[in-house]
Amino acid sequence: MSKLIEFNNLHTTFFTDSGPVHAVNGVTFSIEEGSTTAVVGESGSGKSVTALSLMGLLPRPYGKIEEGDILYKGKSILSMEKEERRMLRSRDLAMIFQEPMTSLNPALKIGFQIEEVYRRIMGLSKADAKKKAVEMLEMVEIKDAENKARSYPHELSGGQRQRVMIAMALASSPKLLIADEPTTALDVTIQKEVLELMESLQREMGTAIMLITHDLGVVAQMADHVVVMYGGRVMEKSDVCTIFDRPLHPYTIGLLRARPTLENRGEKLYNIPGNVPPPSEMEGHCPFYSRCDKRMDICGREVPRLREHRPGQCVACFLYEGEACCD
Ligand SMILES: Nc1ncnc2c1ncn2[C@@H]1O[C@H](COP(=O)(O)OP(=O)(O)OP(=O)(O)O)[C@@H](O)[C@H]1O
Repeated sequence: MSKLIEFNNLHTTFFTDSGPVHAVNGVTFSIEEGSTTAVVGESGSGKSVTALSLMGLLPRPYGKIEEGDILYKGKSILSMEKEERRMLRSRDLAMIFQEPMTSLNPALKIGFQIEEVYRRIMGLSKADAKKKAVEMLEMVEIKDAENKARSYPHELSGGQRQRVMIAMALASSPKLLIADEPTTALDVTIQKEVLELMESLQREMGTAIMLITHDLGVVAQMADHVVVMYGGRVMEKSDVCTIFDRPLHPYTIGLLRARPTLENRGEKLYNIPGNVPPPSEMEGHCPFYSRCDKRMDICGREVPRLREHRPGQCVACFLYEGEACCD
């Protein structure tokens, strides 16, 4: 399969009043066409900032890509002409969020909002756009789509709003859908329905998905590849089976131990000790140093590089030094 998106040594910084916040520190991974890559890690790992860097949605002027590159089908997005980049981001890349109202305009009927994508981005006439919008609502399994198209977002349930947001995101037939915690706010049954819907649309349309989540159950259900992030760095990456069967990084192992499973049902869940420190306290050494149960002296002095331990499985940890570099 060919690479759709490549993050190459991406560094993204926020220049705040209290100093620079290095949110993403040299992230390298790729997303293959038509596949699902899950990006996992606790809050503050840099998952969303990586996605916002790709989408050009960093807060201006203080959020900046300082180093590295992001490629789309082998071409540098950051070196594209402004108009080409704008078109790429509005037509070929789409993003959905935990809160659908981030994408939906509360003052406009949902049918009209989807029509706008067909008119503005796809260049369809008003009549065709209207027809397509209803078809898209049917595709995301909104019942009585023609009537529902005339509803305002607040007239829909949370699950329906999520479906409308997905409809709007997929209206331009993007090559990549970034889903940032898309189902976290939904109850379990609706969450399952929305994930299944995303999977079936992916199969139909061949869209790649970058799935940002901290829910390893969702990862097991959806992902082909997994990128584990912590402190703005990639700690481990591989295909999904390997992450669950043979995790290497103490952080990945901790995340897996902390998840509810059939085996540990009824037991007190494991917690990775401590909390995620602020980015300023994770510089100059392994970001996981302060919480790691396998830490060695070197981990507090140097930053480990991402190395290929087994074919396709890379890990940034001094326990596995001596392998070839992945980045
Ligand atoms: N607008 C901002 N200004 C300053 N710092 C920011 C901003 N947005 C994010 N950060 C910082 O960047 C780091 C990475 O944040 P990011 O939102 O990418 O984490 P995340 O892994 O997506 O977490 P979550 O699951 O909570 O969304 C955090 O330390 C965060 O405080």
